[in-house]
Amino acid sequence: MCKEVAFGEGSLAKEEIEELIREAQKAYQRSYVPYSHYPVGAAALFSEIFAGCNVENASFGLTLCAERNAIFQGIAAGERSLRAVAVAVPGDAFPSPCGACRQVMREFAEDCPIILINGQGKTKYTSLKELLPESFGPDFL
Ligand SMILES: O=c1ccn([C@H]2C[C@H](O)[C@@H](CO)O2)c(=O)[nH]1
Ligand SMILES: [Zn+2]
Repeated sequence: MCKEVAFGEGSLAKEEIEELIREAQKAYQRSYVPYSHYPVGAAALFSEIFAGCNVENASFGLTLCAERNAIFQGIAAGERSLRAVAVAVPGDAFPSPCGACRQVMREFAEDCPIILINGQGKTKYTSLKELLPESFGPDFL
C-alpha cells in the first residue's frame, strides 16, 4: 500500500518519506566535522534522492552544510525541481537548516516539505514557506 501524505499543494508517498529519512540518517555518518563535532545528514528528493553531509574545513568559513551538499549533488546531476528535504542529526535536539540553506532550497522550490529528524528517529514536519516566509526568489528577476 502506498499512502500519499499531502503537503501544501503537493504530495509524497509514505515510502518516499521513509526512504528520505533513512538516507539523511545514513548521511550524517559520513560527515567530516573535526571542529564542531556536530554531524548533520541531509537528503534532497528531486526525481530521485541525493544525500549529503556537512564538510568542514580548517578555514572555518569554507564549511559546507549537509543540506546544500545534498541539493548541489542533485543540481550537478541535472535536477532542477526540489520536492522535499530531510535533515537528520544524532543528538536529542532537532536540527534547523541555516539561513543560507533555506535560501538555496528556495531557488529550486517555491515551497516544499522539510522533515527534521533527531537521534531518536523522532520527526518534525515543517515546510520551506514556514521556515522562509516572504522569500526572495528567481521570479523577482
Ligand atoms: O542545518 C545545519 C546547521 C549546521 N550545519 C553544520 C555546519 C557545521 O559543519 C556544523 C556547525 O555549524 O553544522 C549543517 O550542516 N546544517
Ligand atoms: Zn546551512
